[in-house]
Amino acid sequence: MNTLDGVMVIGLTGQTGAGKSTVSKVFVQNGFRLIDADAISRHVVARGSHCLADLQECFTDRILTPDGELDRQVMASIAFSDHHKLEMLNTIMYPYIMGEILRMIHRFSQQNHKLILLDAPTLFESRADDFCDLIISVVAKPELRMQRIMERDHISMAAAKQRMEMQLTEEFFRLHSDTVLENNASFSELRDAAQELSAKLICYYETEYGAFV
Ligand SMILES: CC(C)(COP(=O)(O)OP(=O)(O)OC[C@H]1O[C@@H](n2cnc3c(N)ncnc32)[C@H](O)[C@@H]1O)[C@@H](O)C(=O)NCCC(=O)NCCS
Ligand SMILES: Nc1ncnc2c1ncn2[C@@H]1O[C@H](COP(=O)(O)OP(=O)(O)OP(=O)(O)O)[C@@H](O)[C@H]1O
Repeated sequence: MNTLDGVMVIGLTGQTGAGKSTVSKVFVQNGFRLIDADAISRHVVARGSHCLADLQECFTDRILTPDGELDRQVMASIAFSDHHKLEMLNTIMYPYIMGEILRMIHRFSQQNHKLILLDAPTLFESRADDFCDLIISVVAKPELRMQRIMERDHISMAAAKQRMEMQLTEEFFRLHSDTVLENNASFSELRDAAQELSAKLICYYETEYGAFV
């Protein structure tokens, strides 16, 4: 159990395009509070932020749009084409992202919300797994994930491949997770599996610790 009184943090992770968002929606419908690391990673680089200034210092003005926003396409093309550059990006951003995740866990805890889902594609790289009581990975075949992210993000096959190659392997996710959800078939199968898992976790929580808000 998390060191915060009675709070259970469930980590949700997996490679790009695996289907974490679908799973997180089901958990939220069932009463979990959501911490979305992708959303936080957008928030911490808002125009004028310290994090964006740090990125600018490291990667120069080419990562900024004329309006002073982070040019995500340029940043992606730099970071996902070179392991060293990605490492630099992560080193700059993770402390900001982790700070916000911890703040949200505390805030939810103070509001008496006991069940928290932390959706973070880079859960292990950022060491956010340290905050988790249990880790769920969503996995799917690479060809399906590639197709899905090309359609979702309107990116080329080359860009999709590049991003996929920069991530931990499926085997790593399987080895380091408590539970794995497979997403090689329909949405409804994934939703059913997520529904069953979230019900089990709620049941476990209520048996061990009483009602959650
Ligand atoms: C490089 C950036 C600007 C590209 O932005 P873009 O809008 O194209 O992608 P978006 O942020 O929506 O991410 C889409 C997916 O890419 C993958 N991804 C993103 N960052 C990383 C990373 N550092 N390492 C591996 N995969 C990553 C994830 O699967 C993520 O869900 C952005 O991803 C970023 O700031 N990444 C660093 C922060 C990070 O690690 N975020 C993940 C949550 S902690
Ligand atoms: N079983 C499925 N059948 C068809 N499309 C799917 C299925 N599961 C997910 N998708 C679609 O694939 C895309 C990727 O799914 P999702 O956004 O949930 O992935 P993710 O794990 O959150 O990835 P990322 O780490 O890149 O954010 C989405 O557009 C989603 O609607």
